[in-house]
Amino acid sequence: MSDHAVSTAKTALAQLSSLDASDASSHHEIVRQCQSIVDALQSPLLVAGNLISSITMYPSLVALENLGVFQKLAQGPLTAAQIAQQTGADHDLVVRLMRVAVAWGYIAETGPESYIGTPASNVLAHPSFAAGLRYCHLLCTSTHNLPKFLKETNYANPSGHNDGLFQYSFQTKLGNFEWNTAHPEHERDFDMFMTIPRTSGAPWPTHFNAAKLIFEDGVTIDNTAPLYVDIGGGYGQDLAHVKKDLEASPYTLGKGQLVVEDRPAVIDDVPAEMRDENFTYVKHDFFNAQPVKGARVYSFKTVLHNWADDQAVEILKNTAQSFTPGYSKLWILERVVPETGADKVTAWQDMIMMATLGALERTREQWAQLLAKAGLKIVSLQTMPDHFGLIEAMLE
Ligand SMILES: C[S@@+](CC[C@H](N)C(=O)[O-])C[C@H]1O[C@@H](n2cnc3c(N)ncnc32)[C@H](O)[C@@H]1O
Repeated sequence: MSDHAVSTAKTALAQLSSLDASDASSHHEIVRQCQSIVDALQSPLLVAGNLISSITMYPSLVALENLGVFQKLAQGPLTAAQIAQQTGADHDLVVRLMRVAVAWGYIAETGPESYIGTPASNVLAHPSFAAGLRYCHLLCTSTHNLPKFLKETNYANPSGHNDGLFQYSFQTKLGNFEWNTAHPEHERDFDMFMTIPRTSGAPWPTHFNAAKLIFEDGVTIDNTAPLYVDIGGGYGQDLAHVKKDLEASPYTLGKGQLVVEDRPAVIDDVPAEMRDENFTYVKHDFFNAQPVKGARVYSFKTVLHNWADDQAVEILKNTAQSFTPGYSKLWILERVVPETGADKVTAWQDMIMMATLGALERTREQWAQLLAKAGLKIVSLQTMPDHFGLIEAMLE
């Protein structure tokens, strides 16, 4: 091991020992430092080699998901023979696929050809995550073509929804969302995938103290008027968190004050167990004027990162038209890309936005510039340790 590797690991260890492990907000940094110690101690050849061996990891896990292996392991330990017998897959094939899952730490071995689930495989077993695994595997068609597409387009930064890598890869003229609508099984997988909490730690309304932000400044709220509109809100997964937070506050929610808006294909498909009789479900295309006027909060969670600037500005302007000046707020719940040290999830999401939608994750400066183009200004910005942020904006 080189002197440089040892000194890098020692520096990271020293930084690690100065962090307070009992403080939840240090968690992210502790994991980051531990990872940098492992990286420093591994041979560069192994680090580089991991890149090549990773190409078989994802497809092998998808094949195991298709066989229902993670769900089966969530019920208890299994041998390769039992998996083969229960799934109809060839025994030796099962052993080879499981070897990959074990090597990457998704499944554990208790002995030769004997396996138990892990906390990570239990997550993979969850129907929403399994849907995400399948949907993202589909998107690999686009990411696979990335080098070829960038070369053919002279390394221009992809931007725009309708003539990009997704259309090139799937031989379609449809944008990704329209393509989903035309393929109901993928639409359902995508919408289910979105119901996974994609932030670490407490749900974001609790972390950002949503109720306090809504009622701050002693503002008077009419509980017969719309309070919170979640635009592109999917099945209402985030509105459910907001509702829980509001119910814990002294405020008494009026009927119809919580609104979830999305495309018809999504609203029509809201699963019965997620439907909330207190929510108002609105089929709305955000390229048209916002139909709900004068709400306190208009929220976009992981929506604007789906759109390049020109389209995002159009969406914002359509929304801001319905604001009551000095009262209505815009909430953007998205990653705020840091100037340095962006984590893997942020970098991954940015490239997926590029490959699927010709869109991007944005830095604080990029968010400020985007909002200014729509006549809005940032009034507060908080982030979680994983860079997930709440940007509050109001009319200039
Ligand atoms: C990345 S998902 C985010 C869903 C949800 N906000 C969340 O964070 O879980 C983007 C959402 O935008 C919706 N969407 C896309 N195009 C839309 C449009 N033109 N009008 C309204 N909603 C749209 C999608 O259907 C999808 O639910």
